[in-house]
Amino acid sequence: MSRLRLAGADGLQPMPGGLLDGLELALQARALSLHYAERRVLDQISLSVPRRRITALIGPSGCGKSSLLRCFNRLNDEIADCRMDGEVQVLGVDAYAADVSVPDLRRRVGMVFQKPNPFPQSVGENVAFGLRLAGLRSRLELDDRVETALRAAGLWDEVRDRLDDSALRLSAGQQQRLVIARALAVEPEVLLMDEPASMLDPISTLRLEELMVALRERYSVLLVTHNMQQAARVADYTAYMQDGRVLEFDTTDRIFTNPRLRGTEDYITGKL
Ligand SMILES: Nc1ncnc2c1ncn2[C@@H]1O[C@H](COP(=O)(O)OP(=O)(O)OP(=O)(O)O)[C@@H](O)[C@H]1O
Repeated sequence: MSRLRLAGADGLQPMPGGLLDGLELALQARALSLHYAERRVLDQISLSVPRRRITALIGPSGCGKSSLLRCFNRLNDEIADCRMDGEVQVLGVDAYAADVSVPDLRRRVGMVFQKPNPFPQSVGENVAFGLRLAGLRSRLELDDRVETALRAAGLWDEVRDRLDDSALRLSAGQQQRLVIARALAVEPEVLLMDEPASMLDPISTLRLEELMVALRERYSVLLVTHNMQQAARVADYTAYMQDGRVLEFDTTDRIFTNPRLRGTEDYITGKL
């Protein structure tokens, strides 16, 4: 097959047949298109994200990665003039069905953004926030859940004596792990991560990558990253997007050693 051909032009599917056979799926998009007012930014996307794996979403700036991520926890609902067509499933359920509770969906599908966004509260209160919102009142249980989440985020040892300090006094890397602890505290099943390490120094980035790999045992992660080394280091699968379409999806190893499409190769080698 010619490497110069683009998916769609010759009926080439983004995903090789059988690639995810036998794996449960965390997220699925089918014929997903998204418009901001009249402008189409996602075009008939098909994507399957397996459970308990890390899937990286890569592609040139503006190709629609964040917009796609936001379809999975309905964050695009908050944007005026944003229209979605097609189907989105989260853990096998239509995320846009009339009877879906959006707050519950967002609890199950946690999100971590590029810029660490702790609340201007104490470290402990940041992690307890979602639990309080869910109605948990017992001090003992709250403390226990806060500690569990901070341990899972690899932050407990650094903040166990600073739980009452302002979260804003933590370093950027610590703040990002705190935000992850806040997401983990409400026991999500999926984590959407939108360039979570792009504002961190190399050591904090490494720690965050180690954390992602550790989280993979329990959570399904969809990670947007511009850092090709990061995708290669942590992701099991990688999807390449361009111009609002997923052009190629494969194991990360295959994408980085022998991509099927010229566009993918040009992007990962920095030619695009
Ligand atoms: N709220 C919005 N209203 C209108 N247009 C938007 C909005 N958010 C994103 N866009 C546009 O949609 C397109 C896709 O943006 P998106 O942020 O999803 O891309 P991206 O691949 O995540 O980009 P980057 O890698 O630079 O973060 C861009 O042209 C962007 O300008």
